[in-house]
Amino acid sequence: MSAPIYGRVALIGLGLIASSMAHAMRRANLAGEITGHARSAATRETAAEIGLVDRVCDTAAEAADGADLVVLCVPVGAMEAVAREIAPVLKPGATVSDVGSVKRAVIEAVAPHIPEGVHFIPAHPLAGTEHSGPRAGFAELFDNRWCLIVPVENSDAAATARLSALWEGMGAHVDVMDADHHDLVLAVTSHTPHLIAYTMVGVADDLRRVTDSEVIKYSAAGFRDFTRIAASDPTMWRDVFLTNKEATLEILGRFTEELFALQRAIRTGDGDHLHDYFTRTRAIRRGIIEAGQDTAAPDFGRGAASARKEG
Ligand SMILES: NC(=O)c1ccc[n+]([C@@H]2O[C@H](COP(=O)([O-])OP(=O)(O)OC[C@H]3O[C@@H](n4cnc5c(N)ncnc54)[C@H](O)[C@@H]3O)[C@@H](O)[C@H]2O)c1
Ligand SMILES: O=C(O)C(=O)C[C@]1(C(=O)O)C=C[C@@H](O)C=C1
Repeated sequence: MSAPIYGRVALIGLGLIASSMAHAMRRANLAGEITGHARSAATRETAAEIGLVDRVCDTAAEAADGADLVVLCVPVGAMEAVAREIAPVLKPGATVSDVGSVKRAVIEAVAPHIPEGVHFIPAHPLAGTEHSGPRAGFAELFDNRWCLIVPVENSDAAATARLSALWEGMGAHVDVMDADHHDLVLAVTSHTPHLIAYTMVGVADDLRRVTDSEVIKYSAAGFRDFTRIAASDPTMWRDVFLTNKEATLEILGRFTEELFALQRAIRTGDGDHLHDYFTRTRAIRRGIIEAGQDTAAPDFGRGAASARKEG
């Protein structure tokens, strides 16, 4: 087995993404030592109990002290507080990265706290499940999924290459993207779809009172997919929408226009409009499959039995 890419890696926040990183790093011997911290004592206890990392620390600063790589794996809204706390202990030459689902807001929140001589290289693995907490992670989460690296101004090429090598070692394909472009793309492919799923499940829940639970009992596959997405962590998604406001509102505006057009077609019996629209969208799905980009996540049931929400 090859030598670790980093001597010591600190994971701040010990939820789905951090725990998957810990498993994936151990699978390929990518870190000499892994330290970890989570805000809640219960999460720290669970992490220690299952041996998730080599050392569970009571504070983020303790975990980050002396680390070669510190990865912020907390909800987007908590990034700034963590960056402020760890700043004084960061060692010169170390890299700070994150896994947040929004990039511009994280850069604005974290970059001002990064001391001179420390590299800040934001990243975002495009992989997840609806489960949270330290028991939810699994080593294969990032296999064949994208990890987007979002370099900031004057990013150090060697430090960026090293972080890319870590993500590749964890099974991901790495691409580089500008922060604003990232936030717009993710508003289309991830953030707005989540909002739609949350809304559809909310509508069904309202209707349940009318239909006496039949909506849940007879829910077809499409709706079940919505319920899986809508079971995702409320804190994480609250922060995503509050910090990727502009792009999400832009995409929601376009979505609403299209929805109204389809609504009118249904009301006026315009079958051609419906048929043409569905033909176009089917071609997009087929294009994704033909391009070999249907990277459906691995077995989502894997963490289901033990996963639980952690604070
Ligand atoms: N879940 C996904 O599908 C997914 C995918 C890619 C990226 N992300 C991003 O990864 C990050 C973590 O998401 P997750 O799914 O692992 O969440 P999670 O809820 O499973 O874990 C979050 C962890 O952060 C800890 N935490 C919260 N506030 C903290 C603070 N102030 N200090 C220290 N610890 C704190 C919690 O105790 C918990 O252990 C988020 O920024 C999210 O946007 C999530
Ligand atoms: O599959 C899921 O459960 C996810 O929601 C994962 C997903 C996505 O939308 O694809 C969610 C948020 C991320 O930041 C990255 C990945």
